[in-house]
Amino acid sequence: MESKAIIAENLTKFYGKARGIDGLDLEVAPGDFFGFIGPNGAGKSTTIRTLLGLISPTSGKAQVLDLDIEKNSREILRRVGYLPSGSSFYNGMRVRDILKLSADLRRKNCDAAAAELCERLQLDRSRKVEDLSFGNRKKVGIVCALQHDPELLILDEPTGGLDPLMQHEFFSILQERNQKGTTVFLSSHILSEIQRYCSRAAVIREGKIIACDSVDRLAKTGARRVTFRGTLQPDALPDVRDWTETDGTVSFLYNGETNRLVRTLAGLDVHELTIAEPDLEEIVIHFYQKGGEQA
Ligand SMILES: Nc1ncnc2c1ncn2[C@@H]1O[C@H](COP(=O)(O)OP(=O)(O)OP(=O)(O)O)[C@@H](O)[C@H]1O
Repeated sequence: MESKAIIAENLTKFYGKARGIDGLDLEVAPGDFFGFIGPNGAGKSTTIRTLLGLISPTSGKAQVLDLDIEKNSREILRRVGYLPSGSSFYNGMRVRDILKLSADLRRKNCDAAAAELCERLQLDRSRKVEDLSFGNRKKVGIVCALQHDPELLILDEPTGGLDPLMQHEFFSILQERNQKGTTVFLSSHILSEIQRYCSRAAVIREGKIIACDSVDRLAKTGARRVTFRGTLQPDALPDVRDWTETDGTVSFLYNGETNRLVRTLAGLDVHELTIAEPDLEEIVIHFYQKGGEQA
């Protein structure tokens, strides 16, 4: 069987009666820069924690780096770089001690990589962790995940708390790693960053994967965002979503026949017309989140 960085089949985790994930199928190939998109509570962290063996699945199976998640959790954790969505560290420790502890757990000397990452992310290693801001604590987690140069990075909402400059530097580091062969799997609800950096993505909703494809194909839909100055009744056209009308500007997502749109607009007094491809954010919100069907 072809090797996969991550493969999950019918993976299910219930917390008592509460759904975490429910029958989740997922495949991530080695070398992918993979985005995992979903709204709050969709099951992103549950998926990640189950894949790493930190919590046990209720049913289903999965392998990470060809290792069984239930039998080989320790080996998986040793080989993966994991950034949890919220990190907590022992108070009283300085950043350099935390980084050293994390490296020692993997029996690796990561001093040079840690120094370079801290320099690029502007993280002062002499500071005590409890004195750091939320964003700087996030950077400590990032360096812990990256310093041992793992073959697979699993990053749970990595950019929360980072300012735009730091986000840019962080993604530059990930891109460099990915070009050298590291597989990157990152969860996010910020669609623009997934669209910008990831080559493939899966959309999770209510514990299930509802779409998984290349980002280009996910973002392709027949729908167009139509915007113009003028007036139009919302029911004048079929297949219209996300209708807004403010200050004489009408805007909607149209997924119907082009001829019908043109004929309808031709009968109106229309100014400043634009017909554009919606971005991934609009597509996920309007075509995946509601019914789960793609346009
Ligand atoms: N320890 C727990 N006990 C009970 N229910 C839980 C527990 N952890 C998560 N859940 C539930 O499982 C579902 C999925 O949560 P999860 O944290 O995996 O979502 P998420 O996609 O990571 O969300 P977010 O973007 O808000 O972090 C939610 O309904 C959540 O309430």
